This record gives sequence, C-alpha cells and structure tokens, in this order.
Amino acid sequence: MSADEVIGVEGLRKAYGGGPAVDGIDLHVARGEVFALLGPNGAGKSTTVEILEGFRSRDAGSVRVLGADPARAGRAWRARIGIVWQDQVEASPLSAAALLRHFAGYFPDPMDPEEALELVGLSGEAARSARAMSGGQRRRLDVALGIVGRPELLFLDEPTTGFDPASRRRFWEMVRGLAGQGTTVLLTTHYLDEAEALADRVSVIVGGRIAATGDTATLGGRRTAEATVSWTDGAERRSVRTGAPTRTVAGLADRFGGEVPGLTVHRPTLEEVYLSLIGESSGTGLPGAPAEVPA
Ligand SMILES: Nc1ncnc2c1ncn2[C@@H]1O[C@H](COP(=O)(O)OP(=O)(O)OP(=O)(O)O)[C@@H](O)[C@H]1O
Repeated sequence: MSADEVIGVEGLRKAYGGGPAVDGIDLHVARGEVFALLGPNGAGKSTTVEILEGFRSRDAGSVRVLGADPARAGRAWRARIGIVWQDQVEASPLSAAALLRHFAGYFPDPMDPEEALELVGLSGEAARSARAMSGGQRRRLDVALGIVGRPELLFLDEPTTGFDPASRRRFWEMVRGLAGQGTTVLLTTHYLDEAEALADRVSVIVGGRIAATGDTATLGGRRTAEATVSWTDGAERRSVRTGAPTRTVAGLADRFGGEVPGLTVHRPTLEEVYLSLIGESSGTGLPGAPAEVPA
C-alpha cells in the first residue's frame, strides 16, 4: 500500500444466504480523491461501503482503510472517518447547532457548528430544529453532521436525494472544496451527472463485481468509442458511425459545398456507457455494441 492510499481493497467477498453480494472486488483510492461507486440496485455497493466503514464483516479479501483493517480498527480510527447517514436527523427536536455540538464532542478537532452549517448552506438555521426543517434542509444537516469532525475520509451514500437543483450544485461545490483541502470522498450515487460533476474516478459495480473503473471521460472506452455523425439528405435523415468523425464531417462539407443540413456529432454520454456496462443498452458506439445504422 502506498503512503498516499486511503482505501485499498483486494479480492473482497461477501455472501448472504442468497448467494454472493460482493464477488471479488478490488478498489484503490488515493488521498484527496473523490471516488464514486455506481451500479444498479442490489449490485453490492452498500455491502462494500459498510465493510469499509467497519460495520459489516467480510468473507474474504484484504481491506485497508486509513492504514487499518476496519474489522479491527478502534475509536481513534473511527474519529478520522465521516459518514453521512440517510435521514439521521429525521425527527430530532434539538436545534441544528445543538445536534452538531453533540456530534462534535466525539471528535478531537471538530468544526464549530456554524462552520459546518455554513459549508452546507444552512448558515441562518442554527436555532431551527431538524423537525422544523424541509426534507432537503434535513439532508444537508445530515451532511453537516458527517463533516463536523473534519474527517480525512468521508462516506457519502446517495447524498443529494431530495435536494433541489440549486442545493445540489452548492453541495457539489462543498464536496469539491473538501476534496481540495485533502479530504478523500467515497460516494455512492445513482445520479450520473453527480458522478460526472464530482468524481475523479468511478467504479461501476454489477452483480458484485467491478465492470469498469476509470475517470468519467474515458470510462468503458468512452473517449475512443465511435461517434455517430448524422445529417439530413433531402427528405432523409442519414447517420454513419465512425472512428474519424472530423474526416466524415469534412467529406460531408465538401459534398454539400458548405453547411451540412441538420449536422450532429454524437459521442456516448456517461449514461449510455453506464447502461451498456450494466447490460441495459446497445447501439451506443461503444466497443462491442452493435451498429445502429450501417455506414
Ligand atoms: N443483510 C442482508 N441480508 C441478506 N441479503 C442482503 C443483505 N444486505 C444486502 N443483501 C443482498 O446483497 C445484494 C447486494 O446488496 P447491496 O445493498 O450491497 O446493493 P446496493 O448496490 O447497495 O443496492 P442499492 O443501490 O439498491 O442500495 C442484494 O442482492 C441484496 O439483496
């Protein structure tokens, strides 16, 4: 394990009664990285994360988180990680500041409640009880509770569910800010735009195994995948899939003597790559996907 490695997982396996939930996963996350786990429902993301958090046992594999095995790590280790729980503060009658102060007591060098509230965009709400907050505000308070201890490693599980679009963007900025200060973030999300906005690298987990790991720009051969060039020819819409779209467009420009009617050039989106990796789609121009339209 390199000095810079915050999470190192090799050959991780976990089965429940119904069969393997995690079936041989390797993960390596460096300090300051934002790393996202993507995958369909039941893929094994939560099981993996709970093992990394030390809340679930494993059947096989080696796991190091902040230099320790989470299955055996103690309180000092736990104080270095932050976890954002789903709906942690649902019914609390305590004020946001009181809740944060209480949580802060578990950590050696916590933030002031005001600092944590400011970071999640709740600065005016210190005196308000969680019970009196909107769903989205409560979710942000959950995040504030997860970061109040200044964690070196932050686990975010579906963090922006229920956020309005502006709050999501503010939240993303906050996570980028934390990562910029050296906090490592392990994120699970079903939102591909969130992964694209936040993650330095992602792993797509399918059926307890990693289908692909990489940055969002190149995942699953995205950058090298063929592009689809489409245009209008008389009354007909034409398309061609090509590895050299610039040459195709230049040829079309020659042919049309300038502007190509209805020209579009499409490369696979992260969503298309993801759907293809989980076996839900074809015709994306990705390696192995059948061509939609013959050249
Ligand atoms: N405590 C448990 N007992 C038995 N089976 C479980 C338990 N927890 C999870 N599983 C099973 O393990 C598999 C992986 O579940 P897991 O919760 O890790 O997936 P996930 O990727 O987090 O899914 P989601 O996106 O729905 O949260 C699923 O088939 C699930 O039914």
